[in-house]
Amino acid sequence: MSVRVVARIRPLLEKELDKDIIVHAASTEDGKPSTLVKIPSPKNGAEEFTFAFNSVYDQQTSQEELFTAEVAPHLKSLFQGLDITLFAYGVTGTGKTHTMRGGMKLAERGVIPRLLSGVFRRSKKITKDTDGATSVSVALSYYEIYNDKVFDLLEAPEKRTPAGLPLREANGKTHVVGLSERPCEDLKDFEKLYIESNLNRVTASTKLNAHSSRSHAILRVKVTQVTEEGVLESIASAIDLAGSEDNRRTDNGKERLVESAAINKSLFVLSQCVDAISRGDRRIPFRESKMTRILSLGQNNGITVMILNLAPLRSYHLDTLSSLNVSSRAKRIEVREIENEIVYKQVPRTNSGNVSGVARQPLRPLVNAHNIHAGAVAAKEKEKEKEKEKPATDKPVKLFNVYTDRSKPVVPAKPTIAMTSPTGFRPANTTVKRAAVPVLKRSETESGIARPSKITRPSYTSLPMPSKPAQPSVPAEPAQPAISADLIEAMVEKKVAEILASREAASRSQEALVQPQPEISDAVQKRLDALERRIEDGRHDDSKSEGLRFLLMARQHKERGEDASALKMYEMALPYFPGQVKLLAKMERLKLKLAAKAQGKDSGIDIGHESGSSTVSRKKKVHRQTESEDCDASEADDDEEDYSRNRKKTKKAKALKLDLPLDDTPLTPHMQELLDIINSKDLSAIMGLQGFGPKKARDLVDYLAVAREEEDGTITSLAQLRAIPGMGGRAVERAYEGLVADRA
Ligand SMILES: Nc1ncnc2c1ncn2[C@@H]1O[C@H](COP(=O)(O)OP(=O)(O)OP(=O)(O)O)[C@@H](O)[C@H]1O
Repeated sequence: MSVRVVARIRPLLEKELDKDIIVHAASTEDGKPSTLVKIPSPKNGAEEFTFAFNSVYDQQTSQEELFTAEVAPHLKSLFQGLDITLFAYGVTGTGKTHTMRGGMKLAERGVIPRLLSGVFRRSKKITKDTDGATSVSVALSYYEIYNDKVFDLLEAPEKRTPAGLPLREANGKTHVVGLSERPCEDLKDFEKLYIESNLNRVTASTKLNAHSSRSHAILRVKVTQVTEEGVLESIASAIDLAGSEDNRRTDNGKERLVESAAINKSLFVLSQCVDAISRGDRRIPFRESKMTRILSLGQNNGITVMILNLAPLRSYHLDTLSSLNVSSRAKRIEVREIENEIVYKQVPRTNSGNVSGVARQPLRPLVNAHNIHAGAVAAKEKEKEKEKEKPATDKPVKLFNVYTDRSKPVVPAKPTIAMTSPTGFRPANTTVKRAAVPVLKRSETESGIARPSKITRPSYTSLPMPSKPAQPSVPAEPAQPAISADLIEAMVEKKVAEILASREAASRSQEALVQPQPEISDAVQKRLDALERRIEDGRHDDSKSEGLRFLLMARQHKERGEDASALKMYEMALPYFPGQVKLLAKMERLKLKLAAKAQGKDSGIDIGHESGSSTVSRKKKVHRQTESEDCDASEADDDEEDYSRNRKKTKKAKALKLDLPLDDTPLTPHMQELLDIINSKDLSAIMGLQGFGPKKARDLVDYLAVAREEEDGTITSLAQLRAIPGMGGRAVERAYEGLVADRA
């Protein structure tokens, strides 16, 4: 199914009543609903352009009419397991926020509050219709992309780190690492949360809109349905994009101009993505902005509705034409209508029954348990506590989080048991393509061999809790599905205390800090980056990846400045990497930092590797150290795919090991090819070179554009290439070796 694109023309605002209207809704035939937008040519007023959409809503269209026609029909699909993406697109001041959020009065409520109202109403109905056999829970995440950085809107702005939250690709989706998620019991709960978090969003007054959104805001509504048989999760995303603006018309000051440049750039990338997809290009520039990476138009599954907001005024003429052009091409984008899979609950499994010997991981509580409103979930917790007291045989112990909506080869469709079950989620629907091979998946899972990592993959929302952190090789015991936030805290405290006690001697030992153990240390950071992908591929060693999860969590906490929790996570990772020097050093630094904090000092502490150095030099040293750590953390944002690809090439090239002559004239065909790739300034091509990650590639392209502007950014020899900052050392040789190895 293609992206559904509808246009909405806003009415004139009070101050615009005397202005000229040039945008009109029209229909193909009298009496039929409008599907056309008509606008005069800017060059010749007598000539008219017509753009066709799935629907067009004129100035009189109410909020309710729009919701009823465009969003309400998809609620059913959401509960059938399809993800839904709704986004408002248009020039600044055309009514995107009005459409998505709307006003406070009931009639003025926009798509988002109505969507939530519909979700809660449907949840209640399902629970009622199934006599409580199906329970539905709703959880929200809300974040903004401001100046191409991602910030959690559910967290107070003071908690923001300047770099924002990193993104990571896993399972064909882009995830925001460290994003919080809050359970939402009812509409009141939602409204409170939504109103509060909208105050965290960056808006400002511009000449074109008194309350202009300076960021793209993304609300993610996760609907989880639980029955006796399994769990079905689906997500509705509602996106209020910031509006493009012509800065010749805005009189924006410096700060607004910077924002505007970021907004316009991301929207420009979006339009390039739309163009590339509609042209059928192989390379879609999704990765050139965070917004397009997250939106992943045409790569996402489910249902996508794009609402094009238009102002009818002549003053918006060129901007309106440009957004009409982009949107009408977006209609051609195909979205795979694939349901998320049901996550089956399993029959309780004993260790002896686990023939494959693969250690199952326990169900984990939410990572953001600290974010959960105690009041809102107290009742639920009580209920869960009661359930825990039931005999183990009453309830399957584990849920297998194996849902995926990745496109897969569709085998001759055979509905799964649960899909046709009376308490199940959805009868077979012939119009919807099934996610592939559910039957096979089930049998794989039952064999205990298939992709165990997916079961408890953190998805950035789950707190890893090893049942036996001190003995990582022992298969984890089945976890109880309900653990209260207090209980988690208590367990964490207990385990940390245990681990701290057992590790005290080692962590204090300076010897341990200086004795190199290279076989693990350098791999940890990169493995951390690669973890998500490898978990999906099922290539990891269970106990190690468990430890890596803790490291990942630790780093997320550390990035947020939550040193105490970061230390806890490192402590929990330690049993998986016994004696790991780098890890021990990190823990030691954190401990010292925390101790200094507790004594009211600042964080300028030496970790004490070297004795006898002056305080000043020690502080400098620590500063450098912190910088290098920050650098590590920022690299987490790099695409793991690039990493693994480069790593593969490194292996290949190592075997090859070529001596690239310093004097590179005349150029060999391979040398020329290398320069051609560099000179193409095509990020994806450059990233294909060995040793070139996204950052390095981008830096190179930027350098060529600026520093070698006069030569048209062209490099003609390897010597010139070597002279570019960042290309020294072995960089050029490695790229060359990789290229030769590839062509060999
Ligand atoms: N359908 C509508 N009915 C009544 N008023 C509307 C409608 N659409 C927009 N408005 C009004 O137009 C003004 C601009 O709308 P809004 O702030 O939603 O624009 P926007 O596209 O989100 O702008 P920006 O991109 O700058 O955030 C607001 O005062 C809003 O109330």
